[in-house]
Amino acid sequence: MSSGLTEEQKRRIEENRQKALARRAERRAAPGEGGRPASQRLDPASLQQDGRRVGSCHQPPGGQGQQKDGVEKGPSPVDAHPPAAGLCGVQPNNYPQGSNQAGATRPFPPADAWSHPHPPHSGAQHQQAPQQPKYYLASKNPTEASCPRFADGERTDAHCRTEYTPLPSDSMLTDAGRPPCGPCPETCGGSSVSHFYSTVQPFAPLKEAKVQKRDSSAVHSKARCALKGRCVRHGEDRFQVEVGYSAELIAMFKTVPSRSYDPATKMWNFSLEDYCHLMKEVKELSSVTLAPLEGTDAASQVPFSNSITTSPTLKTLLKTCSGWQKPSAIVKGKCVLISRSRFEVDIGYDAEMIGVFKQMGSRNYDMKTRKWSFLLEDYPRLMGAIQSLPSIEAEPLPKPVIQTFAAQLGATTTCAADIPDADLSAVDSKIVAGLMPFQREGVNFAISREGRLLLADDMGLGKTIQAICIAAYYQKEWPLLVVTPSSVRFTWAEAFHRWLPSLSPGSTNVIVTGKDSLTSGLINIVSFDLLSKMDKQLKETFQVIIVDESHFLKNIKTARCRAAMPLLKAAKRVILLSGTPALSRPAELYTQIAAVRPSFFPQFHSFGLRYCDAKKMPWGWDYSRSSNLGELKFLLEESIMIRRLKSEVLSQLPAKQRTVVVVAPEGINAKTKAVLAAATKEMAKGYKTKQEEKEALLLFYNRTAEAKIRSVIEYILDLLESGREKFLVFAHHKIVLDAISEELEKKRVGYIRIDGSTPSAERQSLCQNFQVSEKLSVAVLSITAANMGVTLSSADLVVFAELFWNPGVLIQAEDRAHRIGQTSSVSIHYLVAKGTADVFLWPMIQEKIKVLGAAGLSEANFSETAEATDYFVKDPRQKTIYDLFQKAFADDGDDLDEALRMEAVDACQNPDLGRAGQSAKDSCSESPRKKQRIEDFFCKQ
Ligand SMILES: Nc1ncnc2c1ncn2[C@@H]1O[C@H](COP(=O)(O)OP(=O)(O)OP(=O)(O)O)[C@@H](O)[C@H]1O
Repeated sequence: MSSGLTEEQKRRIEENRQKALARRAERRAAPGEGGRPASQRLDPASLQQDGRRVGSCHQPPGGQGQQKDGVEKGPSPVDAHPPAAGLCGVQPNNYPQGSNQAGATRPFPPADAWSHPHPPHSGAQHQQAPQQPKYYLASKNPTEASCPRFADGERTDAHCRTEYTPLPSDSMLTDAGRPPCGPCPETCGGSSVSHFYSTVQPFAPLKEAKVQKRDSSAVHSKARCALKGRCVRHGEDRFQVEVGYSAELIAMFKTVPSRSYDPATKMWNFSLEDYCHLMKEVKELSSVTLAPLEGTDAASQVPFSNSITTSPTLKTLLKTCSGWQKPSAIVKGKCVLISRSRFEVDIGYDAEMIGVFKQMGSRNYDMKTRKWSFLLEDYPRLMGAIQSLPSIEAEPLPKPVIQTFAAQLGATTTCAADIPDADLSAVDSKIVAGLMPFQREGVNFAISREGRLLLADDMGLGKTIQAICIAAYYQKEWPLLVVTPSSVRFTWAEAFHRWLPSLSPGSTNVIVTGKDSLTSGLINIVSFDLLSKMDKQLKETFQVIIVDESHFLKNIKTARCRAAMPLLKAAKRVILLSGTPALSRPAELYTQIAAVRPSFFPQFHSFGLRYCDAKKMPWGWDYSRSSNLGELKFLLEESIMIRRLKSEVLSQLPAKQRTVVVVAPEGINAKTKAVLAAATKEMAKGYKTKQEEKEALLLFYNRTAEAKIRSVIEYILDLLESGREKFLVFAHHKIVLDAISEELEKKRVGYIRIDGSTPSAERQSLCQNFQVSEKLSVAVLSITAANMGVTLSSADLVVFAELFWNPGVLIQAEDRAHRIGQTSSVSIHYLVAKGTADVFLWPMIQEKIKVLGAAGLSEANFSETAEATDYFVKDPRQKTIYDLFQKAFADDGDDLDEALRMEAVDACQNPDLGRAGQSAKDSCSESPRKKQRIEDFFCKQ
């Protein structure tokens, strides 16, 4: 017996009990009454003045409340509660008598426990006197303290069920062979309650309540029995039903997961989440009408997710995320999001729980996976019901999922589906007009997420232009910080000026040493590694930050990540760019999620448990696996991430996209710089003969190759770290090809190499291997020896580590990837270094490609960014050299021969003549005319 009653309550209970006993005695004495089941007697006189009915009412089956002597006793406060609130009922008859196991308990009885004289086994049984042994609750009554409560205040009655003793045979059966009517828990005096339970029907209450409804309607005419009541608000998120007694109403109440009975006021109250459902049920009852809550109308019929008044609050929903573990649980499982609108309950079998599932309108059972799924709008109701099943433990959806899908869960009225078009009128029109449709959608998404997002488009889809546009939308909050791999710092600076022409020339500050100021520009561009060396300046905060290749931050233990995270968390706008968000390795995604939404998973461990299949090992936790990946993807896509694959937007992409990558000048050492500067100066003076000119240019070209090696390798390694799985690298000089090969070997990256020394017979098998093998990531190719006759379409990225003055050769080389079999748009990156021969070659190449394009001979023009390199010819001295290059090579009738000759020169200049010399000779094998020329050339040397 609960000890929490006041004296007044006890007194009233006793008073009611006495009244009930008296009325019962009267009825028994009255002729013609005794044989009718109490459930069929509705005596208006038994209604109290306040409208509540006292006295006869449906009796819980089994003669609950009977003492051994067969005399009803007054209702205990516990009895007056709905059983789930701590009532100690009997166990179902298929459990051993007195069993205390959790699985044998029920959080609340089926409706019939109160309203129907039979246990709700089957329709047939309803017509018969119960065959099962009947139990009643013996003297041991649990105290409040002995009954642990769920978060919602209900007690886990597993602890409350104690000793049960069979009822004295038939002592309490009515003449109809049914147990006699017992006390109404609301108003009547009565004895402590014991219940019959269905052995199977878990959430049978609703169904049974309907059986009850039909029975009732057969007996009562609506006009005679209609009981009027109303719903009133009860606290922040509950409502109370003020109504007199109706057995069928009580039966239905007991099917509502959030029900609570207040013995003091003798009223039932419920969560607003259940309001619609309850009103719907009431509408079906013939004998009761309820006035709706103030502020609603028949709105009660509207599902709660569409109704403001009845929506579950986000707070209520979030409550389900904590305190869900049940020590008594036997069947354990979890809820998992399986689409934007549905969730699945991944759990073992329990009949009662299946009954609950079957009450959900949106239920769906997947025969293959043997899992049940539901619409998110059913989540609150389902979780409420599951929470009241003590033997079932279902891990709820995580908080971030609840927060993100609040609209679908019915906790907000805002529609999350459509992303509005952002107002970009304040942004440079050049960039706005230049956005492809899917890029515009990316910008809209970013702005709808208030500038905090992970832009995870496939590689080459133009994340740069989108990021610049998003950042420009927040230009008032600049200075801007851009964190990038060091090899593309200057490319970023170029892109800003190209796309935002309104920027003044000095607005970009590319940081090249740890001593540079991090904040001196309007746009500050820094590499990951330099950022981590600028600890003192890291106290500066930026409101807007772009992080290119943000997966570089995947490891929280690295210096770069430790340096960047506080800045990102403090910033107002965080634009992360990654073409390879490690969705299959969730642990690697954590830092990026935390950077964009620190509140989602404040602790890595909870993220690890849910998405990394975290396992405790002898040495600590292992987070290297993955779990619930689908949910993670839906969560990220709904909240912070936008990702489009190339295949999805292919129709908007050109067949080829050429990009110029300005490689870092500090990659060139001081000595080489000086040599190059001297050569430039010398060439600007001019030469007497064409031959002299060409030789000087070739030497310059050769020095350029040496100068670029370091930056080229850095760029290739960055590409690999960014997740590029397959690409081609073209170079001309042997030293460059060798340096790349050595680095790939050092890093154990699978590659093939085709240069002039590769026998023709071997080329084919090398190409075939590259096409099919996932282990071969890079094809290292000589511009002159591998620009034709090979197919390498399994790659969709071509990198030119060096330039070549004949654009026809370059286009042919590009087409190793861009050919039949290619299903994607091909990205082509030209690496260009300032202060080298590139400065002269590049404008020339660009111009020629434009001409080819105009003539329909080249499928693609250079992108806007590529054109941004016009500045290369601003120096009049440079112009002279540029003209020199044009004169020397552009007018040459046979550029390829020239290239071969240069390769031979290259071979001669290197002590290891083997490859290059061989290269030239091999090339000759394809053309007798060329062979002759090269042999002539070698002979001349
Ligand atoms: N709207 C556009 N108009 C013109 N050129 C564009 C546009 N969008 C992208 N490009 C060009 O496409 C090329 C690829 O763009 P970008 O380098 O931004 O791709 P990305 O998504 O960052 O690729 P990665 O992940 O490989 O770095 C660049 O040359 C860029 O200038």
